[in-house]
Amino acid sequence: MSKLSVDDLNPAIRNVQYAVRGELAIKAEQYRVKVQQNPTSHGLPFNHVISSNIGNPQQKGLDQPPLTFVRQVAALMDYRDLKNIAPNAFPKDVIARADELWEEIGSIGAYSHSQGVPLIRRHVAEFIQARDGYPAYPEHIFLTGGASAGVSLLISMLISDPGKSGILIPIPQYPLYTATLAQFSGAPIPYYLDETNGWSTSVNEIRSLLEKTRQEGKVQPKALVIINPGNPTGALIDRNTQDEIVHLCEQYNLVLLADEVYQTNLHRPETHPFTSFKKVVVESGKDVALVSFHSISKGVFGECGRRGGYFECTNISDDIIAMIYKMVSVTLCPPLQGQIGVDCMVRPPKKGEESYALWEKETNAIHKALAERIRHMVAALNAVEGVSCVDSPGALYLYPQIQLSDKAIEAAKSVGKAPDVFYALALLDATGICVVPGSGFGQKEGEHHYRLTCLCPGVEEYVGKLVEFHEDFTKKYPHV
Ligand SMILES: Cc1ncc(COP(=O)(O)O)c(C=O)c1O
Repeated sequence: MSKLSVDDLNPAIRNVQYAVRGELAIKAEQYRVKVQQNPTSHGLPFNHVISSNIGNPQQKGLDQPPLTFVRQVAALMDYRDLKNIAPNAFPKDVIARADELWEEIGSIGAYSHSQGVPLIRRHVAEFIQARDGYPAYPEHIFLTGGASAGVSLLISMLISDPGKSGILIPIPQYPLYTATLAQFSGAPIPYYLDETNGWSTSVNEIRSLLEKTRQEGKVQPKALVIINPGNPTGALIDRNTQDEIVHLCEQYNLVLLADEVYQTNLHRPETHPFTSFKKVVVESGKDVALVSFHSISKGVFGECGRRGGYFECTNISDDIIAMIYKMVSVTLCPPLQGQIGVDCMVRPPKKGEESYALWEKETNAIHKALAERIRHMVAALNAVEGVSCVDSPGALYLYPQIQLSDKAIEAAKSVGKAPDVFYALALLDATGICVVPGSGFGQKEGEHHYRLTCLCPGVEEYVGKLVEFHEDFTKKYPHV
């Protein structure tokens, strides 16, 4: 063994935490292997592990199928000869799409432009323009290997003074943000979302924090992160609040980082539509610097293993765009299949095209299943004493709050665990259901939550187990 030790590494790496793939996920994986290797003699009180911990729609055991159109285009791009070998296997519009992309890209085994294939960026700009009603420019768009790559790059670039450059992040938040800030020694400035008001964003709270930070003079706020629709809350920010957020960013000279990867995961679009921050910034007429992130990982796409996404820069100067370009060129280019996935996302089949009917059927079925599951889960969880769950109009998650007794908290302490981790581990041990404890996303002192996804099939049985477990746990550790 070499003498290389953890102490020899960049100390910032030791501070990085990412609960979504943490202790619970590792234990769940061990259980999965145990059941698989000993199907009749595993000795566990369940026969399968339910992965409710991660927004990974096509994960084995979950039931979101890939969209046929995407896979057909991808297949033709991967293996060009298929077009001749199996000419009847592909609809005409798929062949035309693959031909067009091939004409521009050639073999997907080659590096592309570091900012992403120009034609695909043009299609992204057209998609944004059609969505918002305002122009978008391919030069301001960067294709990425998933939204995470873009978020990480932008955060790393904004930390001009390690330890002192501050970024406002929502709590609860998707831990990419705390992890990236830890990695690049940025200072998180957490603002709390209001659970009593549907996990809403309070601009007054953010303003007070900014004033406090200013008075203390230790940290300089540089950017504000908004996750809309929210992870883990599933909340959607209303238009009025969006306007106020943009105003605040102008007032305090903050870069707005808008994580909009769940923009098409809307469970009640009639009452809770999505409005992009790009649209809000343009309509405000304010010169607020905005970077908006989108991805093929979520929505009806769920192609998260393909690693595709993009970010759009608005009101960002050309010299900064040039710096971003320099940085993305260091890693050469985003994965080509991810870029092709982005093209399919921003240019789905149109009415009248051969693939349209199947596309519509597949996407409607996914939206319907997610909305129905959310409805069922919220109702079942809210019927349990000691559990309250905000109904979520967007994204892929619920974030119920659980009341834990002093006895449960003491029992957790006695084994050196946070109470919500203790609860989630007990849930996994008893039922095989893997959730993520709230401490991985952040919560107010003394509160306990967990996040679960709405991606698991067999929702009645699964939520029934959650409810039964909570009741048993409360009997074991009663409130006095
Ligand atoms: C809010 C949010 N942003 C970004 C990501 C990462 O997305 P990607 O797979 O595109 O990197 C996720 C993944 O769960 C997420 O929930």
